[in-house]
Amino acid sequence: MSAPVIVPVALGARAYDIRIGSGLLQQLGRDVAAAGARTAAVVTDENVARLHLDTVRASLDDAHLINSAAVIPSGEGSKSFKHLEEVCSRLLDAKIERGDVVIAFGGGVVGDLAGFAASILRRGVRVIQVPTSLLAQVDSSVGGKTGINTKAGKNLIGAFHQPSLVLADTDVLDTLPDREFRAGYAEVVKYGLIDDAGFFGWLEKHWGNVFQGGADRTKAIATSCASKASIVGRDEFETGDRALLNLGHTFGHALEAAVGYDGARLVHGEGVAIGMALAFQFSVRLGLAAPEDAQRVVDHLKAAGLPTRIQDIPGEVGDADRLLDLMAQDKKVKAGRLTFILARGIGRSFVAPDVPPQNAREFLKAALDGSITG
Ligand SMILES: O=C(O)C(=O)C[C@@H](O)[C@H](O)[C@H](O)COP(=O)(O)O
Ligand SMILES: [Zn+2]
Repeated sequence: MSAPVIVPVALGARAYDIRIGSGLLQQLGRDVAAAGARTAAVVTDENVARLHLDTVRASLDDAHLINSAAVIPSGEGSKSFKHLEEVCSRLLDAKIERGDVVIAFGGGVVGDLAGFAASILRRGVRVIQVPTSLLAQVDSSVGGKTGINTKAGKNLIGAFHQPSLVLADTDVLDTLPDREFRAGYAEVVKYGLIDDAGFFGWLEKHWGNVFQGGADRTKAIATSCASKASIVGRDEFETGDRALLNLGHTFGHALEAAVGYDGARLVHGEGVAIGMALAFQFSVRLGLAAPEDAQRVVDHLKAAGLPTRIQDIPGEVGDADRLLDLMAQDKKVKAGRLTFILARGIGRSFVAPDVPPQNAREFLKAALDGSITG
């Protein structure tokens, strides 16, 4: 077993490490004990529990930690008030004190829900993120965004609550269903599109190896985490640059809400893939980016088996006005005006707070009637 790659997140008093490598689940108990906790509560979902909970609890037992587990149903539907209440009750039953830790052991849904529960339990207890999906390893476990969804929109109730450690065990990715791995890959591509054209070019050549596993997969995860750590390190609370991490999400979140968070139709990473294709095509329409760049984005996402068009979502999602209504709840809205993340090219994304709503409506109409190709 080789030493893990360590990516620091430089946040002063809230600084922490992201450890990426093989065999980290087996060492979790040691890390929790080193953090000075006596008791640990694992929050996980049914799929992860079936495959890996025994390993994690054995590791906590070996380190003589009192431990318990709360298992929630898998899927975006668990990011709800109902499951938040349930998880908080379980943490209170387990008598988690302020010096103890919550272990968010799962994909993005578990990380966001357990992180949010930890942020409000006794006004804040530590959370260790142990992400088990590609999406969670490269994105949602890092940076402290936690929360739940409501009918009005995605992640509208939540808090910033940084983890005290992130342990990304790359072994667990081998048990991920293909569709989930692909969805996580959309967030990997995002980092190239934001500000690293070299990384995007590397992904175009090596994405097959990233899917297969091994050194290129670890490199892609570490590069993604380093990119996220750098952005979060300079704008923890999203007052500026951090909004870049929302590339593809203005459209993507509206689409997820439009299908009622039905993971059978659309999972988060797929929404982000369609959203990034739309963000580039919108940038072309606004005269900001070259059509060849938008085409490269679409081609790469398609090659990796990701959807790139609203029409790729099974069933109805509604018209342009419905999607714009959903976008009006986006957290980037300022004084009622939508903010988009647009691009001047691959690796040249920027925050655009001043896009006229009429342009967005016309673009969405064109996207929905199929007159945007690629
Ligand atoms: O960490 C961030 O900042 C992100 O925007 C990362 C996103 O990929 C992630 O989906 C995040 O949860 C979206 O945040 P939101 O504030 O737009 O709900
Ligand atoms: Zn995302």
